[in-house]
Amino acid sequence: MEVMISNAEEGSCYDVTKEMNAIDATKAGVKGLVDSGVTKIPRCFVHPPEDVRKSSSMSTNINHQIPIIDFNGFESCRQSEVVNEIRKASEEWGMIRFHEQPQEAKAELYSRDPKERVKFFYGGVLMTKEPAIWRDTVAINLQDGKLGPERFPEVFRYGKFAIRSQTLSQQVHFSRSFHYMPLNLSCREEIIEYIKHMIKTSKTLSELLSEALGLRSDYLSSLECMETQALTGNYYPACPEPYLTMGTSNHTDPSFLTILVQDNMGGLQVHPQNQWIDVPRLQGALVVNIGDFMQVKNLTVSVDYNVPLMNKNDFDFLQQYFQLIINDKFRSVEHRVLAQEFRPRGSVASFFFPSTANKFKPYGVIKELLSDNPPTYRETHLAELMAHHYMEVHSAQNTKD
Ligand SMILES: O=C(O)CCC(=O)C(=O)O
Ligand SMILES: [Fe+2]
Repeated sequence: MEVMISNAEEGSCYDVTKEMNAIDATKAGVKGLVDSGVTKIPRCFVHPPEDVRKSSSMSTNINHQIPIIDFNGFESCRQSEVVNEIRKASEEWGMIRFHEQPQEAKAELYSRDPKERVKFFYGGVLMTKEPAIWRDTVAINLQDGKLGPERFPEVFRYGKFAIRSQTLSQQVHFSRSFHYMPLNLSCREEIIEYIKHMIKTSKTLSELLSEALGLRSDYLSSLECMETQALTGNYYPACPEPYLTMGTSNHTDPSFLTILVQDNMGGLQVHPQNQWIDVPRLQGALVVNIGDFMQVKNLTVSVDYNVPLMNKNDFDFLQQYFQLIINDKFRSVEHRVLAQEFRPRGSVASFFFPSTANKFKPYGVIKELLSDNPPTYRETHLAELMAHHYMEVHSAQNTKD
């Protein structure tokens, strides 16, 4: 790969944008860097030491235990099988394999365009004031209507390709363009299956959450909080200097709910009470994150690495929308992923969002929740929130300029 990358020790004329763009231009992501044999990570990936510090705990303190819900027996004894199917599908059908196929196959999807509904990119959202993360992502946005199966990424695998009857020049052409063979195109159907499973699981969770809020079990689903979905397949290549960077920086999810399937590498940590603790790797388990529907964030710092899935305005707007509904009742947990030295790690995250179709539907705080907390928000509709938000973003930008 033809990228001149500086490393952390290099001198003062360092240009982070140039370096980030150079890696972007390879369309090969972090995995491309690793495959090219880097032994030092480029400087744009270097995070402040206080952010990287690997504090982890297997604390037995009850306050630090991560709740594990056993779905066995809930609804039907099929639940645990379903979870295993989901897990298997995410490993086998290709969100993770996508990243392990030849670079040429991935490069076609390489993009940072917010309008692109299926795309592959490295490092999270690249912002020069924040370091890149040691991660490649393939993202599928299902928010703006259905995507035909042809839009889903194909996953190719290497296959020996014997070319017999071509001339030499044709052979050269073939070996350049098709040195891998599509052996597994069925993954598109499997993605659709996977999404169906996720929707079903999200419905079950929505019922449980409604009940946890003391509401009827169909309450949240009646608000259409989880109508649409975005999927990301994350790939964390083994990192030569894991103590300098992060797989995923500290964040809360900009969703209503996130369902995560992780492989058995570990590295996911949560920060419930002043301490980072490891999320245990449990066979057949899904990790469920409550999204940002309760934290008031400063507009200028609320940009998350998931933003390529939507533009910043929509993202901020959705955050306000969530707060509106739940009236600051639940806490979304901060989490992060540590970079790993020896083996790559894979995860698939499904983010659930409300439908943006109901732009003028009036929304307010759920009345049943008002007894505990006074209302923090008056009733409004999505279009109004959006307009308000645009004004705030623009004034924030003007102040910066
Ligand atoms: O890869 C993981 O385990 C977590 C990823 C994550 O937090 C996210 O995509 O929001
Ligand atoms: Fe997350």
